[in-house]
Amino acid sequence: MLITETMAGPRAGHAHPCHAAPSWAEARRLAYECAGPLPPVWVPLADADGRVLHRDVTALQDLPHYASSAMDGWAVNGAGPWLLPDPQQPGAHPGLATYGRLAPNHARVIATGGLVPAGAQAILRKESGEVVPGPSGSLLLSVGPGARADEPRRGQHIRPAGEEALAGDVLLPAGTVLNPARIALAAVAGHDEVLVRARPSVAVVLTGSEVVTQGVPAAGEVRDTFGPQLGTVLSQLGGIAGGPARIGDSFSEWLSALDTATAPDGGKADVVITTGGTGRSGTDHFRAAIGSLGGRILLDGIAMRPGHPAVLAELPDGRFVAGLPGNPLAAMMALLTVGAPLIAALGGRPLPAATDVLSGSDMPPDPGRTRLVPCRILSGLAFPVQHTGPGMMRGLAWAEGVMVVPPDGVDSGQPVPVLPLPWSPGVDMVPGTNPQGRSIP
Ligand SMILES: Nc1nc2c(c(=O)[nH]1)N[C@H]1C(S)=C(S)[C@@H](COP(=O)(O)OP(=O)(O)OC[C@H]3O[C@@H](n4cnc5c(N)ncnc54)[C@H](O)[C@@H]3O)O[C@H]1N2
Ligand code: MOO
Repeated sequence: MLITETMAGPRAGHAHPCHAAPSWAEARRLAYECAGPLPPVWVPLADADGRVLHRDVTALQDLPHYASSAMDGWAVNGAGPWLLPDPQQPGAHPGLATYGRLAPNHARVIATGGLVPAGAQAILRKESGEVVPGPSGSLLLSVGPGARADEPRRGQHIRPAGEEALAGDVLLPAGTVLNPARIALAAVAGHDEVLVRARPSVAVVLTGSEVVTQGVPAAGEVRDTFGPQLGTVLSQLGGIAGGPARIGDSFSEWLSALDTATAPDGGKADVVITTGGTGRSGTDHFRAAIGSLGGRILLDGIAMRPGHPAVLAELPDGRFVAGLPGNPLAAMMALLTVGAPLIAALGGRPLPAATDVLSGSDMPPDPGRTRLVPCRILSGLAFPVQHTGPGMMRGLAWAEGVMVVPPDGVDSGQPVPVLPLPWSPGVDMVPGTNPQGRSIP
């Protein structure tokens, strides 16, 4: 922000905390452990994609729940030829379940998916049967010249009840991430709704009177980098975010925005994410506003770069507030460090894991600080990308992950933890699974 004397407001503290900032790993763990899972919620199947099951989905009855035909044709009892009932008689519709037992040496028309009558031993396909007039005006079915030699075998083209699952079988265990096929399976199993882990609701407050939302910014202005994408990232992290509130740099705006920040549905937000104002100048109001609202600072700075001024607080009404620095890359790295674990904890999910990948470059030491460096994975090695200054987005735009470089640095060829990016979880960083050896075998 551009600082003027008149913009200065109340300050929570003038000095830096006297204790050393927690390490990157400690900060991540704290952000994960400060919150417990929100109560699970029931959602209709149509809204369940991507949700995580809180409770097993079991088969409410056998699947399939009745023996059915896999072909259009006739259900037959005995070796044939078979007597067919008059198709005009009531109950002769092939799909209806109103049949009685099929008598020996009788056949009955059946459609794919139709209920196989008791007594039927096989289904003779339509193209394999021949119907001719029988005695006394009846119809007679026999195996036709086009049939295969073994038709109809016992049990042929009958899908037995319980073939796919028995009632009570666990089809989708708790913890499963739902996808379209799994939702379809829950429907097949008789469910209308599923009990899933809650997605925390996130309110976003973007600060800075120099921030403009359209077009090419003039000198002294910056184009907003958060509004167009932060909501998407929060959703990729497992939250539900609404459109951002935007405020300038005055203390009263901060106070009011934090006080009134609500969930996208207007209810109480579980998390408030702010950008900017985490520094210690007279225009940086995060800590002072939290203090005025009676909140508690849980984490005040992290021994990491970029993103070291990140703050995490809790308000008296239970809302967590994550203060991301204003510098765009610093904010995204702070979001991965503090926001991602917090949202995971509230959503009842594990702490997002980093995977060890061999470093393709010497990464020099930076005593006392972990560096988060956007990287690409080439031939199984992690290489830092260029353009990763705290205010830059160019490097992150082409990155596949983020190297977590410890304070002692990493030599080329040594393992370094790499965090996946929320928008590229498909990048294969699982050891041993990539034929090109992208990660450590
Ligand atoms: N004396 C010191 N100054 C600074 C320090 C320090 O330790 N001592 N740390 C620097 C670091 S590192 C960071 S990170 C920033 C933290 O700044 P704030 O969180 O207070 O953020 P602002 O001052 O409001 O803004 C910083 C920077 O980010 C730009 N910004 C803000 N919002 C947006 C947005 N929506 N889109 C794009 N860019 C945005 C803003 O214009 C500033 O350029 O403090 C350093 N200073
Ligand atoms: O840490 Mo600042 O977070 O380097 O931009």
